[in-house]
Amino acid sequence: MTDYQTADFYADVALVDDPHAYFDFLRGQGPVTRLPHRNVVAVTGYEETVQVMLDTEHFSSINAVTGPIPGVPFEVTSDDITAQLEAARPKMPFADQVVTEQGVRHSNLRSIIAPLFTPGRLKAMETPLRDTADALIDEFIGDGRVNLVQQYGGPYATLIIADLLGIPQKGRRQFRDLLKDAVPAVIGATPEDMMKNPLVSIGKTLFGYIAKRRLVHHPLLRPVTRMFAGATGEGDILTRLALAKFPDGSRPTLVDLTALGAFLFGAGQDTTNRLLANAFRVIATRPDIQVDLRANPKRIPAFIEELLRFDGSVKSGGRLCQKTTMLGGLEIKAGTTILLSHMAANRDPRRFEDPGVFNMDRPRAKEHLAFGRGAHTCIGAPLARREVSVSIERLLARLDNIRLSPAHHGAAGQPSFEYEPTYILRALRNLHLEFDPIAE
Ligand code: HEM
Repeated sequence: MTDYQTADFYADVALVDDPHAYFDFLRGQGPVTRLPHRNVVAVTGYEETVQVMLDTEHFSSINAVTGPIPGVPFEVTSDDITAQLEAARPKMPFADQVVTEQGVRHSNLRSIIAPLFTPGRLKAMETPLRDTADALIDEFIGDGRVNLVQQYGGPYATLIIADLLGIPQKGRRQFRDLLKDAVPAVIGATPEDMMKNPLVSIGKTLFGYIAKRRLVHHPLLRPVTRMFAGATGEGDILTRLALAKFPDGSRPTLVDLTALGAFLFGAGQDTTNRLLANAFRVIATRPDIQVDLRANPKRIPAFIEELLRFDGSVKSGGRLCQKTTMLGGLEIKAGTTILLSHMAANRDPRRFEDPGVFNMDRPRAKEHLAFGRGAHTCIGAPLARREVSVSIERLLARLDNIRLSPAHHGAAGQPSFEYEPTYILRALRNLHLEFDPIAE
């Protein structure tokens, strides 16, 4: 039995399988609790979590991905380290991403990817969302079983982001292979581990696509490239990305664009895949819900909102206190890492009655924090909702009597599940299902 009092959230794999119990324990100490390691304060209360997310003056998202690893690269000697932190940004891993940037730089980066998520663009995604689902189901339906994480959710999320960005068909297989076994923010990770990342390879390929499009649209080359119109992806999504400008008319660098494209794979891949796995963990173990959703597909969106609240795929994120302040009655000194837990906030009984109960008819379930809040709210949330919704719809329409594989998850009364050892995600390692194919 893990001693929650002394456990290290960032190193203790024993906390992985049931983070809810650990967060409930922390919340029992108060909505804001100092942890025994790494100068971290955990926030498990709903209101306090919202407060941190909205307060960009005192809390920086510079460590949103890395949390306290490797920590602030200078000695903290004052109650306001805002300027020092900004100066240290180039030395901090992952501090140059849209989710970790702040102020004008953040809104500039966000403005470049915003056109990918307009209602019109999402509408155009409906056909690929459905066709990709059906094509992947075709690959395993004849077997009567599937490992949903590896054979469906993983490739589905990759292929949809590839579609979103307009990646040429021939590049998609490579992306699918690269992301196959990637797990972000592994527990016990060293700073060096943080730098090894499949997104680097994805970035290199994206760099090539975007650089080529910038080049062929360069004013000096236009007369030549016009002769080859069509061969250069005229008007495609990558071209629009390559030529996009910041709101003030200046142009992002190629590195900015590449990092943004690669980040979409990082942010939208495992989050979506593992949410879908959490969804089917519920569907496979609650026949009443399975029957209800199959008969009433219109209830799938309500199911998804309650799932996001009850067992979303993001477990935690980081913030760094850059100006000493008060939070939940505790003084938080500049330099302190905040363990921000979307998952814990979503089970705060002060906000959600009987939070450990899955209730599709819960009023205001949509107020969960699974997609964050404030400046860094998930820009991909509408797409993620559609990905999961279309997937559930198609899987239920084509697979009957979906159940856990006893060979992998044990007896139905007491199933067991393994989770990836990451501190960021609630990530089922595998979800082995059996089913009866429905003849169409
Ligand atoms: C179920 C799926 C998803 C979940 C649970 C999720 C969750 C989140 C959360 C909690 C944040 C805020 C992080 C913070 O404040 O530190 C975030 C940000 C972000 N997400 Fe998602 N996400 C999902 C899917 C996606 C998808 C499909 C995409 C794009 C293809 C995406 C792109 C982003 C981006 C770009 C940001 C950074 C926004 C910013 O900093 O302005 N996400 N996501």
